[in-house]
Amino acid sequence: MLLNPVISKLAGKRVVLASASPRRQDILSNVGLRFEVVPSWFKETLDKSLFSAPQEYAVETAKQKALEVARRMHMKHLKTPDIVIGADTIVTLEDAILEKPLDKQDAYNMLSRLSGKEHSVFTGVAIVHCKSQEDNQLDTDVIDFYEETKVKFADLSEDLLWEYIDSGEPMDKAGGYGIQSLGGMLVESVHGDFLNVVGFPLNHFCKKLAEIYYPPSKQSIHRVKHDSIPYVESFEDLSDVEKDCSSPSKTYDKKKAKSDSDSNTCSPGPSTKHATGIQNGVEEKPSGTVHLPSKLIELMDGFKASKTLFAASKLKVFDKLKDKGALKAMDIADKINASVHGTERLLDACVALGLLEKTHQAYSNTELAKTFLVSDAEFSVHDFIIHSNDHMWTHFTHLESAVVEGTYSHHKACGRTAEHVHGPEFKERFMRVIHCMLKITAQDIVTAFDLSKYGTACDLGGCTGTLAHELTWTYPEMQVCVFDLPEIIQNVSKFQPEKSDSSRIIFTSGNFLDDALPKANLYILSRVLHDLPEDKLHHLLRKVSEACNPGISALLIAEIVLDEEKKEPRALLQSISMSEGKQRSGTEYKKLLEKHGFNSVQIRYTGNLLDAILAVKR
Ligand SMILES: O=c1[nH]cc([C@@H]2O[C@H](COP(=O)(O)OP(=O)(O)OP(=O)(O)O)[C@@H](O)[C@H]2O)c(=O)[nH]1
Repeated sequence: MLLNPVISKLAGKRVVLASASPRRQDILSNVGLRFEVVPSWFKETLDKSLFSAPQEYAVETAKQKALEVARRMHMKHLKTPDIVIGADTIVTLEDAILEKPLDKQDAYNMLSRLSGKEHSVFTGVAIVHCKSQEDNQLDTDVIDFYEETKVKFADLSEDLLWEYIDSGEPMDKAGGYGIQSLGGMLVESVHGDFLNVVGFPLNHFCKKLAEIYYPPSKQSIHRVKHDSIPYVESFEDLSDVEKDCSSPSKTYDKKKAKSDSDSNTCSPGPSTKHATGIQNGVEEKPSGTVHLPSKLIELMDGFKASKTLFAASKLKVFDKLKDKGALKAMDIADKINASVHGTERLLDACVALGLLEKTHQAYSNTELAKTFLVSDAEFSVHDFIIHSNDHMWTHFTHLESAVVEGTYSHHKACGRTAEHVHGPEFKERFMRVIHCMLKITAQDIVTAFDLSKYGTACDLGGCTGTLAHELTWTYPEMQVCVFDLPEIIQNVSKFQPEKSDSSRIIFTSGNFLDDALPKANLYILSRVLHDLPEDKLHHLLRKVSEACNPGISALLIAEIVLDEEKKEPRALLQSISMSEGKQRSGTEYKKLLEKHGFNSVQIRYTGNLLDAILAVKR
């Protein structure tokens, strides 16, 4: 894609979108940006009277949203992102700032004020570059800007207004309308960037990226067209510029960015992207040919990227590069016993995916590979990847027949018998996968709530004790019992961390479905409930509930919690290959737990592999 170079500058960086807005997520993923979504907890309550112009309020809110996420992620070790993007959209009419309506009446007040008039939509955006310093302080560079689009509403009749409000669409949208959906029917004209109204000024964002990553130099200045996103020719030349300025913090001129932001005016001239025909995500070119949306291309190609990662992991490419500096393809091919030609292709694909770096024809691990892909790294997900390659991959290749026949794809894939599932090889692999998954998520789970008042905990199905270790590190008074099947408990020794005081952890053999539960104030069920069929699920929750004393004990659950609309792809893709159990939304977990007497249920979305639920009997 012509514009891809500027977005691809972010490949290999940990980019976080600090926004819960599904529209912002769509706009950015549609152009191929890879990012994590960590919604900001910043409350949009800045005092508007302190700002001399409404756009300054939007920019400051965007900045605070992004900084809150950067700081929160930094606090949780390992998770400092490279870049956090925050945004805030407001509507202004005369001197008033309109945000999301509080209720239907508020939506009515907003829309009736907008009827028949032109208003402005401002989106403030903050791009925060983060760096963890040696003393573990967080260093941030903020680049912010805003975009203005003018929107004129048709005269709206009362009936139309109420019909629209009753559709429910206005409630989560600035100014009470969604121009991309039903709200488009209220709009007579748009002057400026259409996507800015939807929630994210993509064009201006790309220009900012180009300024950051391709600052004009003597060689390139004549080729960069400043009033548009740089042409692809300019990027070819710019790889030279990059050598002088590999880190964005070196190239970013804070003062210049500030003055740009201050002097920013609305986008030049009336451009009506609305009229260029973006329909159902398919942009019609003037010639009438249709552009295949990048989201679809990504979906069609996604398996190739996964399989590239799997093959490189399976062939231990990242291990061979560990502590070696950069190696040529020929040397790596030799180390992994593979053809030079095939190895070179694999390595180049890994570079494109941000897993490896290539300089002067030699390859080395990126930070991401060093931290997560080298098999003996502290936070390695190598075993998880191998499991995905050797097993999940097979499940998914049987997906269509499993769907047609209504069977479970993993039974279908392996023709599994009980011995197979319970055999030693399966158990050992299962333990490695759970161990590596929990190493990454344990800290987020045990700190999602303040658990310091619980003196004793029992992790039911606690496997290798990863959560138990995190609990004892975090809560110095806590004693933890890890309760699991005998064949698991007898294998846990090889998974214990070297430098750990395990005197407060005991491993106890038992079956949580059949045996009496050890006594504890805090019971933990991590990745258990989603896997159980209904009868066993209720049986287990009944037992835990009976073991919990009202006001004293609690149940901590670690699971993927589906969003209420059940649209979050990661969780849905997980459930599609599942066994008899199912993934649940927050409301479904609440109902389930309330049925078993837990009348206070709190949910924390961690932004990590698993979310946390704390259920208490009052
Ligand atoms: O035509 C449209 N106008 C606006 C929107 C959506 O409105 C919201 C604006 O709210 P805000 O900027 O505060 O963002 P949030 O949704 O609260 O998410 P954050 O987590 O980023 O605070 C935004 O979602 C726009 O997309 C629209 O859809 N159409």
